[in-house]
Amino acid sequence: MQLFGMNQEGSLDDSNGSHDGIPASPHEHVSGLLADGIDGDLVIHRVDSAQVVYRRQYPYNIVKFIGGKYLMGSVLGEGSYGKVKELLDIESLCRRAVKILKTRKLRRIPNGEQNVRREIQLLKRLQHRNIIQLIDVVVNDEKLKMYIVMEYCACELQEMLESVSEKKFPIWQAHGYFCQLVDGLEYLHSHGIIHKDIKPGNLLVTNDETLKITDFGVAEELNTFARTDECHVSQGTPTFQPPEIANGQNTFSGFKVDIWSSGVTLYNITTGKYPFEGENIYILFENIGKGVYSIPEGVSDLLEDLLRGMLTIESEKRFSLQQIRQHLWFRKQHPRMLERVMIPPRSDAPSDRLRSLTIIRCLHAMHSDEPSNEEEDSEEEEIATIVESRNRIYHRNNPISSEAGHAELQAAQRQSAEIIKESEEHMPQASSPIQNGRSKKKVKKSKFFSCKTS
Ligand SMILES: Nc1ncnc2c1ncn2[C@@H]1O[C@H](COP(=O)(O)OP(=O)(O)OP(=O)(O)O)[C@@H](O)[C@H]1O
Repeated sequence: MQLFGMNQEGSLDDSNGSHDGIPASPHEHVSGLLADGIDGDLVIHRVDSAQVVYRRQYPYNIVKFIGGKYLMGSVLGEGSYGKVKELLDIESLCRRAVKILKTRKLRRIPNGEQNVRREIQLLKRLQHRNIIQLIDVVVNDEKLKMYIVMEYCACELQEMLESVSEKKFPIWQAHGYFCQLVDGLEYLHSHGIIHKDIKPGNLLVTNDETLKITDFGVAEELNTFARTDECHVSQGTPTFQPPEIANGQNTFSGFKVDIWSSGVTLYNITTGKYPFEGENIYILFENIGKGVYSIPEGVSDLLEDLLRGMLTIESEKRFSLQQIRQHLWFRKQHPRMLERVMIPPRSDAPSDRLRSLTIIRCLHAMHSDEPSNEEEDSEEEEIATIVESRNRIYHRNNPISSEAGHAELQAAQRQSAEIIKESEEHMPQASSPIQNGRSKKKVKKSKFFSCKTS
């Protein structure tokens, strides 16, 4: 069968033999009036169907939905398990974040699937203002992807620390975060959950300065009938690990692991330093194991006392959460002497000081003639794609169309217009989910199932 060299987005390849491995094809002269009304002598390049190379054409305006009601925005960050992107819940108009996990990638990470499963199970049960809230889990069986929808946070504490030269917060600000960390930990421990990886990188803040403990990938839930908080495994971040783990003890108190790493976190956010360091993990663990550290100059006596209580080498003598709560530094009202460390703008949008909704950019791209600036993730296939610009690309690349091509073009134009009209109708109405009016023809459908947590 002979074809025009038309690519996946509907554009005709310039098949003079110079592009994308399409070999030179025989030319055929055709005279007469063509479908697009261009008259004259024409050359049609014929390409064998086996030789057609499909490729994506960018930029084009795309809008992605997951689970039928979440509109996907830009990438917020990336962890070892996958990307985290911004979402807009079309029904509630709430801003969300989604962790995108690929089953195949998870299988390559030691304990990857197991950790994710445990994290979801744990998060489902938890509801506290200082613990990240799981909103929804969407699974796409066809694409072997899982979408973990969470409440949206503006920034990680780690990112805020890195945005200032001293790498620390003013005491009053650090105190505010620390008190919230203790509240969150108390809730977790009361539910028999050990986080095991407390550190500034796993503490998120919302725009209203609420701290959220996140990343339960290595957390452990104690057996309901367990009489102690004894644990055997720890996979947390080395710098924040206590001496009992650094020294390779087989069993240790889970609660006290979280107290120690919260102590290292408090040390870090108030001084900009770490109590233990090492050129490699062996030296680091040797230093932690010895438990010898110094308190930097400028730290108040009260704070030093609290830090020493939390960083006590013997876990039995280490402060408990109750002791921390009763400590004078914890209970003190710290004067606001220094300026707050603000949430910095994102590195990919330095002029956007308020970290505004990235979905606006997608919506703008969707409704305007401008091609989207959003770089398409080649690995991340779209769930629903609106190929508005397909028509423009088609026009640009197809000065000559066959009748079939012309019909396809008209269909694509009708389709785009309908989808855009429909989106406009449904978008502002929280009660009218966009998927209700969506026809199967218009949006590439995927097999989803979604399990709500609430
Ligand atoms: N709920 C959220 N709201 C906003 N941004 C988030 C949210 N969760 C994660 N992020 C961003 O996404 C990034 C990646 O998060 P993720 O939890 O996947 O990995 P991580 O904790 O940084 O690393 P790892 O998974 O390797 O321990 C974070 O650094 C953070 O900036």
